[in-house]
Amino acid sequence: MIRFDSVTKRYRGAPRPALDDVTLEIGAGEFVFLVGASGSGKSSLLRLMLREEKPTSGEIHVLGQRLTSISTRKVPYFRRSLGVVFQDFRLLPNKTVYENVAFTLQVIGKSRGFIQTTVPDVLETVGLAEKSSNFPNELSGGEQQRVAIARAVVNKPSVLLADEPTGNLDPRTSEGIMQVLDRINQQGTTVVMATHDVTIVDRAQKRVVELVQGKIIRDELEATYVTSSIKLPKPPVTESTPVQNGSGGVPLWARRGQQQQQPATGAQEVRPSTGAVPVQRPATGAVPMARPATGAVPVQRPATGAVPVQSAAPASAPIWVRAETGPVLLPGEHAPWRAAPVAPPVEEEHPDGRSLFFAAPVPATGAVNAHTEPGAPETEADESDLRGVARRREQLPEHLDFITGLGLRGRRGDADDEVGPSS
Ligand SMILES: Nc1ncnc2c1ncn2[C@@H]1O[C@H](COP(=O)(O)OP(=O)(O)OP(=O)(O)O)[C@@H](O)[C@H]1O
Repeated sequence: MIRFDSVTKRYRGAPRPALDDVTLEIGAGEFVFLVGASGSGKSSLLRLMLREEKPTSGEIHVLGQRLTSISTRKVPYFRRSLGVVFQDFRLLPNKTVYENVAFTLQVIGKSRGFIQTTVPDVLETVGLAEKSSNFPNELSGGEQQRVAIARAVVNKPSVLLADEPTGNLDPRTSEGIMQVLDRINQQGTTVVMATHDVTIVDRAQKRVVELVQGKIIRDELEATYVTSSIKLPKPPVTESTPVQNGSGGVPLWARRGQQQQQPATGAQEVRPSTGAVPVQRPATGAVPMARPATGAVPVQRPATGAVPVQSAAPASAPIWVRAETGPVLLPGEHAPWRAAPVAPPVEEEHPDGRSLFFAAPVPATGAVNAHTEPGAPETEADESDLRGVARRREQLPEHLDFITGLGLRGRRGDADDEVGPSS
């Protein structure tokens, strides 16, 4: 659903890259925290996912779109499958809660009937049904953020990107926001959330991707803000390594979209008769995850229930297994690890099925439902309608680019135009 391949982002004039050779994959329906010190590159990562920025090198695929080659004209439609939430809410002060949320749908041309059905539903989801007639200044910070979340998800995006959504909120309110995001995630939306909020991350026990100076130094499932894994010696590759099996040296059980770890010393590979995936863990059950000293290495628990786990030898020299491309992580190798459990990789030419389900697919042509008059029929529009949308979007606040998916800052005409701030 989201894939970064060796992505480097270097801003003009910056002494070091904001992102440095980042390889990352996020599957459909995942909830991922991006953590790291200020300036470590979290927002840059989100901006690249939004195609607000282009990478200096590397490839980015989001929802089946190759973002390095998507034309500027298509960016707004691509963004319709994404929802974005910011730390500072960015509500329209002269519109009610209902109107703030409905506005997104009006701008992209949804019919009045559709809006009247959808907006109350989403306000219910975020627990604001009772406040639909209130203006933003009549709401608490947490309530305002929930309006912003409602606005971001009202178009049923496949992916919700949240940049420190609890940054301005007290711990209790933050917890409420987290519950809302969790609910949205459980409804199928992939959530990627940049945060400094240790409590939120520790409580949630979800996947954590940690950045340090633009590099991913940790990628763990069911993790905490600070890693709980013990640092282990670099994995040795020995002849007794029990993972070479079958064609290409990749064992069957290592190709199932899961990552497992196996102690090398004294460990025995266990293959249940059911054909289920064998996996072993260190004897210290309290420490489920660990990583070698180098590289961006997510160490993940096997999918619940799918894998028999066997206590084994001490965690002295584990073997690290990549699900997609090979069995053993060599010291210093920057491996394209795969998140588990995830859907099959998205092929560029086959848009992700989930996006089709949760949101309108990115149109292959310039067609767009551009009618914004209340009650107007939902029809495909032609290029002149598109120009109408372009005119209207120029009258909107800039940040609505990412809320409405209209690509406010996208210039028309040249397919190679940069979108967003120059880099
Ligand atoms: N438009 C820009 N031009 C130049 N440098 C930039 C730009 N945006 C970000 N940077 C630099 O890139 C690095 C990463 O910044 P980024 O905003 O991605 O970090 P962050 O982890 O989101 O930080 P924070 O937690 O403070 O929001 C920083 O050194 C920052 O100064």
